[in-house]
Amino acid sequence: MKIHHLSEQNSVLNTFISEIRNVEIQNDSMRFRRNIERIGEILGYEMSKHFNYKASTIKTPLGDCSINLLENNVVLCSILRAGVPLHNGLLNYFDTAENAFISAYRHHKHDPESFEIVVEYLACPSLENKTLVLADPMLATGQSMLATFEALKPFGTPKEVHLVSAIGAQEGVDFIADHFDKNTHLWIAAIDKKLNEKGYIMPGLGDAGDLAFGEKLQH
Ligand SMILES: O=P(O)(O)OC[C@H]1O[C@H](OP(=O)(O)OP(=O)(O)O)[C@H](O)[C@@H]1O
Ligand SMILES: O=c1cc[nH]c(=O)[nH]1
Ligand SMILES: [Mg+2]
Repeated sequence: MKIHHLSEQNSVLNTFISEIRNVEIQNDSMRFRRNIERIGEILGYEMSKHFNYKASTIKTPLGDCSINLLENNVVLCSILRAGVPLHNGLLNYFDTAENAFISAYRHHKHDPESFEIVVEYLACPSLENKTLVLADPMLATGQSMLATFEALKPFGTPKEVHLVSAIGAQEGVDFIADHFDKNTHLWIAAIDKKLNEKGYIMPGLGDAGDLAFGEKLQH
């Protein structure tokens, strides 16, 4: 796996990551969503540097201009529900991308410390020979990312796969590296050291889905 750990370099990305982690700023859910979206924009921009480009000519009012333009057929797939603002950020930059949505949630069957990943909803175009971008702001155990990737397999074989996340735990990053092809890219803003006993990233930020959209009742 090719890991692009973007906060290893100082940039304004750190501001947005610090705000989504900050317990006081988190009270503003609109700002939380917008910061996740901004992180998606930055990760998408960095990712775009690794895409393929072809020479084109554009007519300006004063003459012709040569420019290299993106030629990848991008499919953005995000994991509901926390993935929605990250998806919006990516879509802000990949104007012509096709889109897929998949649900994955942690189902606590017996006790709060053990869970299984349940995939229910899935809407996806053909992935055959396309650039699949799979986005979820939190990469904790890595199980949601793997379960959704497995569920996408009947839709075709992508030419390349890019995973996009805001914050991960080292354990989840290692898990993903073990289970995905070595040519897969991971674009991630920050990697934290560990998970707690409930599978939350430490220090992480808490529950991204709840912070973006409000608490949900367990069912
Ligand atoms: O790497 P994992 O251990 O699989 O955990 C990460 C998943 O957990 C969160 O979703 P959650 O189940 O909280 O659902 P939500 O988006 O509805 O809040 C997050 O958005 C990821 O999808
Ligand atoms: O720390 C975590 C782990 C999973 N999902 C979250 O929203 N946060
Ligand atoms: Mg989820």
